[in-house]
Amino acid sequence: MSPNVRITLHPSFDVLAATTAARLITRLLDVQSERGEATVVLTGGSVGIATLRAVKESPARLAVDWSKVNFWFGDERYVPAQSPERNAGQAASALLDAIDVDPARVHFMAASDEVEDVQAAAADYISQLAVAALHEWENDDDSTESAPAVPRFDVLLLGLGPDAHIASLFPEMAGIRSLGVPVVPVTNSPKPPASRVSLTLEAINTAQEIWIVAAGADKAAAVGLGLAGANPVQVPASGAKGINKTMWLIDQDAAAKVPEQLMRRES
Ligand SMILES: O=C(O)[C@H](O)[C@@H](O)[C@H](O)[C@H](O)COP(=O)(O)O
Repeated sequence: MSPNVRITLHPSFDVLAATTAARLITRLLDVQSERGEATVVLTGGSVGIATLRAVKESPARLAVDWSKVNFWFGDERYVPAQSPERNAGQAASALLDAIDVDPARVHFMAASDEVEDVQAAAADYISQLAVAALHEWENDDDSTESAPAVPRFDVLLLGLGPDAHIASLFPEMAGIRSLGVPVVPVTNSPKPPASRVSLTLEAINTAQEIWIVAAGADKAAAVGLGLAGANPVQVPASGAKGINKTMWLIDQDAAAKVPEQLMRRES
């Protein structure tokens, strides 16, 4: 396993969410002290949203200057804006509505009642990302010769499906195979709803740190395969590799198929 991949085991779902929230607050603080701002990519799913709720409940949240945090989404369900299925709405009620965010720094993927079709929603996010990346590039002294497709992601959260999907990239489907684009429309998601918008693996892997969060026995096989270095087309989670670090933050039920020698315990 590559040196910058770390697996941390937690005794329960709640401890996993609370610890991931504490990690996130600390990471955002550290990045803000270095760079003045920080960027996190949020995920849908039970652990991702529970983590945001745990941030809201943590007194330490008050240490973060939320007005200098940029929020993006790894994927979104292409449903009406007010649908309870929207990751954006779940993130807003779990955390975003309770902290002093700068609305200009919160980047939602378009809803089905905001744009013509899911392809337009994907195109809209590609341009949102490009605008942010260009702004960063213009303000960065040692920038590369041209602006990248996506801005800097300091922490990118990913939930994990039982089939080892991440974001809305599912095994063997077009999304996980996509190259050369940062965002794809999904029209046949095996996880309802069928229509979604997702970052691609290429975009995900531009993140400084990727944190894969998973809980429950139904995720054990996906965790085991993801860590075994399987082909990302069959096991999308195995393709997630942060530039500096990839963390697998899991509870003990999801760890059932992880070799003991790979484990680091937060007990
Ligand atoms: O929008 C989504 O559905 C998510 O982004 C998806 O990738 C999710 O994170 C996993 O399916 C895990 O979800 P659970 O933790 O609820 O199983």
